[in-house]
Amino acid sequence: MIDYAATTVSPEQEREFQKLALPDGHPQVKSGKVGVLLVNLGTPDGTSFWPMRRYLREFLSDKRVIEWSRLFWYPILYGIVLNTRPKKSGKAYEEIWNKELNESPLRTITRSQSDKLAERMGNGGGRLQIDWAMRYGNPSIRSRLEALKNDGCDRILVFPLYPQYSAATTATVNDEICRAMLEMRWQPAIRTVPPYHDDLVYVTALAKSVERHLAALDFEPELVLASYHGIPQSYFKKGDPYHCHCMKTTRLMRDVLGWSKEKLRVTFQSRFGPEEWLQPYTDKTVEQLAKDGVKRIAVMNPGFVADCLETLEEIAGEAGEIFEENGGEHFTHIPCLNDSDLGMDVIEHVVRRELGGWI
Ligand SMILES: C=CC1=C(C)c2cc3[nH]c(cc4nc(cc5[nH]c(cc1n2)c(C)c5CCC(=O)O)C(CCC(=O)O)=C4C)c(C)c3C=C
Ligand SMILES: [Fe+2]
Ligand SMILES: [Fe+2]
Repeated sequence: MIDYAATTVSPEQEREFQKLALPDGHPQVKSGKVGVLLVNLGTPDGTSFWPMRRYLREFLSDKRVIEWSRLFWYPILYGIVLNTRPKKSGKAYEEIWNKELNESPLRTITRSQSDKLAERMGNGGGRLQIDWAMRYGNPSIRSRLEALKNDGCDRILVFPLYPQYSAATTATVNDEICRAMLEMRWQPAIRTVPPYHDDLVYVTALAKSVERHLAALDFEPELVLASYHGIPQSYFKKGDPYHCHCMKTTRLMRDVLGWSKEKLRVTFQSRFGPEEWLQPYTDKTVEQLAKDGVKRIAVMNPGFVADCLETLEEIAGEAGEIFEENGGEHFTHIPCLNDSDLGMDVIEHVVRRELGGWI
């Protein structure tokens, strides 16, 4: 019996009332479910010219990614970049493409993270649904948000899978959610996951992944680089907290590992265009270390939750070659957390925390 006159609500009363408040099955009113949408950056549908061009066009037209005035940028984008870059990037993607599933590793891993999270969380008695999307390319945020809503999710937790906040990544996911919501008559309630660059579970998972990888190879590097995707210096100067978040993640990792600043160093990779980006640059650092006589290094990518073009081709491939061409002897890339148990522990931990009160 529910005591409606009671001045405080006990958990038992709350549970009893929830039974009464179950969705009533009216065909127009599907509701009562909670959705979780994992979102990563994006991916082309194929490595040939047109899929690459479509992907790069969507990505590089985003004002959060390229902040130059459209009047200045569009002639360069349409006149030069979209004519040359699709071929160059397509070749790079070909080297890492998942041929079996005909998709990029980022898509394979993000889907697997979503599947494994669903397994770990269960379906909450039919009340919880886990899904995934890409900010650029497919499956789009818009399509998956709509699908969750149509399946009866009236509360949706959107998880931009970036540990460190940047306007070029986290904010652009949130922008896209807002744009999709603008077109909805009946909007679900939305929560977005904040950056988790200083989360204990995340930082210790990274540290353990380093220790396990090195132990498995029986390899002791002279130093390890924590290589983060860069952003233009100008974004940092305008107040983007990304650089500070990267520094904090690394400082905390050093603490967990008991390593010095010299043993775990920060670098920034993947610059694009003529501007100055955050420094020190990963490729230049790797080259200089080899020239200075360092023989053994490892590189990790703490800012990427899934291995992708930027980690597999640019670091495991290119950076390794640069190191060895300049006199280095042993180079190893430490894989991202991906869908490993450690990686899933982080995703599950953050999702459970942010769902607080919803399930
Ligand atoms: C000015 C351009 C770019 C900014 C700013 C930028 C920031 C940024 N990107 C990531 C994560 C990823 N980027 C990836 C690929 C990629 N990034 C850019 C440009 C900028 N990124 C380009 C042009 C590309 C495409 C590839 C290429 O043509 O070289 C990826 C990999 C996607 C994949 O499918 O593998 C990720 C992930 C972060 C975290 C970030 C800022 C913090
Ligand atoms: Fe990028
Ligand atoms: Fe790159």
